[in-house]
Amino acid sequence: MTSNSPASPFPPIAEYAFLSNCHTGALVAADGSVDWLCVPRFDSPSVFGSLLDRGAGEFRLAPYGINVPSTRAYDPGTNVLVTTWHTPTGWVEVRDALTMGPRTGEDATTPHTRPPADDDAEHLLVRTATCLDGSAEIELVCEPAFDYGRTRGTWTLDAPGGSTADITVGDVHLRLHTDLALGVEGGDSVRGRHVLNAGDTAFVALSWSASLDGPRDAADAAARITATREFWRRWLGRARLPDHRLRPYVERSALVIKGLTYMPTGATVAALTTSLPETPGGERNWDYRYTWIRDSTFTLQALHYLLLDWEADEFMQFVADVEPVEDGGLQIMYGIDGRRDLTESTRDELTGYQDARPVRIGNGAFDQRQNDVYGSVLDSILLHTRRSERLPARLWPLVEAQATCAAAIWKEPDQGIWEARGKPQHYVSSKIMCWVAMDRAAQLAAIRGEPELEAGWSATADEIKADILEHGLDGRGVLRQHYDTDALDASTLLAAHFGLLPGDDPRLHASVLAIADELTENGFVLRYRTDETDDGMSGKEGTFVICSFWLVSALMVVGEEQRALDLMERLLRIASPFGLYAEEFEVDAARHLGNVPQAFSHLALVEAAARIILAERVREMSL
Ligand SMILES: OC[C@H]1O[C@H](O[C@H]2O[C@H](CO)[C@@H](O)[C@H](O)[C@H]2O)[C@H](O)[C@@H](O)[C@@H]1O
Repeated sequence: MTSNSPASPFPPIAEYAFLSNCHTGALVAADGSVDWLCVPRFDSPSVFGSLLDRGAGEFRLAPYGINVPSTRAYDPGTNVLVTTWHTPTGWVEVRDALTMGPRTGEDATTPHTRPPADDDAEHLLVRTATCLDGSAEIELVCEPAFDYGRTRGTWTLDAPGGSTADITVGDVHLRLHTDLALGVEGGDSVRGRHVLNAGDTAFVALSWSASLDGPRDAADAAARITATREFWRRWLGRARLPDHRLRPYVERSALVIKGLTYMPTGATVAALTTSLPETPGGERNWDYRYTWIRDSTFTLQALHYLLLDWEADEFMQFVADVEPVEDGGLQIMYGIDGRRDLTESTRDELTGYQDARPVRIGNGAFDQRQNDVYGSVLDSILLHTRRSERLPARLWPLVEAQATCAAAIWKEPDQGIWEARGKPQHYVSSKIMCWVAMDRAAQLAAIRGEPELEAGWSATADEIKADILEHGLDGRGVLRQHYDTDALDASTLLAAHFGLLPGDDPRLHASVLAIADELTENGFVLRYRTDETDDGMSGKEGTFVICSFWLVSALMVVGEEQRALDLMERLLRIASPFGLYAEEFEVDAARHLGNVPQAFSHLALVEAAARIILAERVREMSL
């Protein structure tokens, strides 16, 4: 699972630990280097970008001359990383956090009676190193490279051998606070070394807030990490987590989903990173630091399952507030601040992760036609309405606009949910989602007391379903990718997810088993076969984690419970050592591929777990 060529200077994707302050996130490699950090937001340019080019900035704190730690794990129930190092002379423990502070008047022991808020984030990356036994020399290297590695700045020290350093490039100002004596090398690199004896703690903190405040001393730094630990545990305490063997996986997924949420707007990024390749060394490299409306449906479902209604409401608010396109429909994706223009460009000066080029910033799919978007929005609104037991009046114009768009376009071809960059097609999953749009719109009309609309929308839903069953099945009665092919596509599993057909329908059963038997590599699911599909790209992909979790859920729906449990077990085993999932898993090399951590993968894990737990509970109750 962590294999990479030993000669590669890039760590395996599964080796990275994820930190978050719900404004931005960081990836920490095993050697103690922060290889990815964009400030102040998820979608800002990176200041540490070694993830995509070994020369694009790093921030390392570790025992001098040692690259392999003894243990690495999250402090349980948190996004705080704890790494222990066994050196020839002693043990060192390093703690890393993007700190979240209690508000004024609160301390770490205050019960979490309020939802988290924007000002919880301190805009600080705090790292402490404590010598547990013996002694050890630790080393700090902080070498930012601004604008995705394009620009280097010059550090200034408060005094020779001082412990505060500043660097400014454009409108990004970083300040390093530490109790180590610092030196500057080559202008752009701050370094420090120090011998710690048993019981000593040193700290280093990087700040980018307007005030540039940081910890006063090591005790303050440690206290901020402790407060962050309590923040996450109190936050998790608000979620409904099942007393079940799957709980640890659901818990980690909840922490990832929350960690990928931009707190000021409630929008969730699809993943922390850009351009981690889906094909090793290939061109399938995308920027995921944006919010897809489709992903929002799954996010809402997971959040409501976890009883995180506050977060779900925030997200619904974001969706309700984004600017529609000209026909009243929504773009398929937006910036985390709601911006519409996500024009794609490439950074050709970067090597890319393991030479996978180009590195893309922005996402050219933003103005694609993807006909599933209406169903995603309307399913979310129905879910939200059921949970909150009311249909807010301000959402009704959105319902009408989405239903009108879906009714007008469902017969048109589109790019499909995989955002193929080839010729538009009549994708079956897009038709399924148009059916979802009209079915959910009809249910919402019923709730609002609009019988005429209900009847009209319901009739369109029936028409779409009939069309799918007439044109979307192959000769065996199996759902196919689009109307002009017999190729399989895992997105048709959405027929089970959204209830197009009931679990005992032979066509659904055959479709789910066809994917399980014919669209898998060693049991893990491909979204489609790239040699059978014109997606406008070259190179073979790995198996898709979301599709494999969708298959678990679909197998549960069609009553193939043992197969579902076996696949779930295998999927849990391929998680990274931190319980994280990237977008894909390459079976032959047993490695993670694509952007990480990927919200889609974790959302689907929560759904699959929920279905398994529900089935067990129902069985227990009927005994
Ligand atoms: O494979 C082609 C497309 O891949 C990306 O899209 C994928 O990620 C999205 C975010 O999770 C998801 O909503 C979509 O269904 C996936 O196919 C990429 O962002 C696209 O630009 C690209 O065409």
